[in-house]
Amino acid sequence: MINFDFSFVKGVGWYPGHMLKATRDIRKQLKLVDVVVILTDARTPISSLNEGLIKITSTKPILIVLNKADLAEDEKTLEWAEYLKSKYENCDYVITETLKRRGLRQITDSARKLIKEDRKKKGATRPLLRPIRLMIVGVPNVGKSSLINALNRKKSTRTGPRPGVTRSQQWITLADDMELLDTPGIMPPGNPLVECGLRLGLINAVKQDLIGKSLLVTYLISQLFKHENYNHLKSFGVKFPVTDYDHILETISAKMGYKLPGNMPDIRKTEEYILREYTDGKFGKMTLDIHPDSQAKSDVTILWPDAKINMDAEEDKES
Ligand SMILES: Nc1nc2c(ncn2[C@@H]2O[C@H](COP(=O)(O)OP(=O)(O)OP(=O)(O)O)[C@@H](O)[C@H]2O)c(=O)[nH]1
Repeated sequence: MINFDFSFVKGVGWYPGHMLKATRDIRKQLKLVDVVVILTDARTPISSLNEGLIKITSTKPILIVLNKADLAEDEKTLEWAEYLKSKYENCDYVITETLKRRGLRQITDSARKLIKEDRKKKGATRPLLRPIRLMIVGVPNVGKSSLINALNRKKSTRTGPRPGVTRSQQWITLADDMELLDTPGIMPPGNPLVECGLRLGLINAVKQDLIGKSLLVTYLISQLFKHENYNHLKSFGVKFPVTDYDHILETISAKMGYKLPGNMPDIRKTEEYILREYTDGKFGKMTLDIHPDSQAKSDVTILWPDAKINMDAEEDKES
């Protein structure tokens, strides 16, 4: 078997200037909203959660949406959802497959329920006479705009398979009694633990070129091996057991006809193709984050060792 080692990888964080501005805008808009809807990718429920956003919005009820559940293992998604619900106060979850329009109704139902409970807790006696307001937040590419488009049949929000498509906040009126605020994807500042960063690269939350596509393909293949998920590789003619990593890429390149002059395999094109296949779900359902019960608690919670310091520093500057 191949031995995979990623300990040499350094600095996989991504926090461009517009994310700092977007974080400040979220703080400013917070007083206008009733529920914060935090999207995460069901394949990486904790790695793509951005707990810093939960922290800065913690005065509001939180609805965690585990989206892209079509790409994750169902049982693990449910376990993660229950874990996250128990971790935060005033919190509920919904599991969605936005492109298949699954789970959408539960979002509006759960949001209304959270608002009702929150108002009751705060002693509100009169009914809310304005539309309820939901703020949609999350790291890039988890499907915020797709979700809004799915909820809003007018389809006015731009989407794309690259991170960072949404650059500014926008309010969208859904029905008479509901308004949504779309926000740009925001990463925690600083650098995550290496595996967390690689997972974020694989799900396209971090620009893949920043991490390196070769590295991401190696990480993907290490995960396929770990999950004994061999079917798609076998469909290209990869022979198991594999002892040579190059055999995998060369076999796929030959199958796809990706050649350089001199009949050499075009590895770069092959790697890009493998990442596209992953994005398109061709490797099947695979949850990348390890369930919290099967690892040390610190490994789950401290994915961004220096993010807390940075978030606090930002708060200090603003106060
Ligand atoms: N398989 C799958 N793909 C999805 C799902 N929801 C969204 N996508 C895809 O994920 C990609 C990113 O979706 P967006 O809606 O642009 O994500 P975003 O969070 O708004 O991205 P930013 O603008 O970068 O913050 C698009 O290619 C969508 O088609 C889903 O439930 N399942």
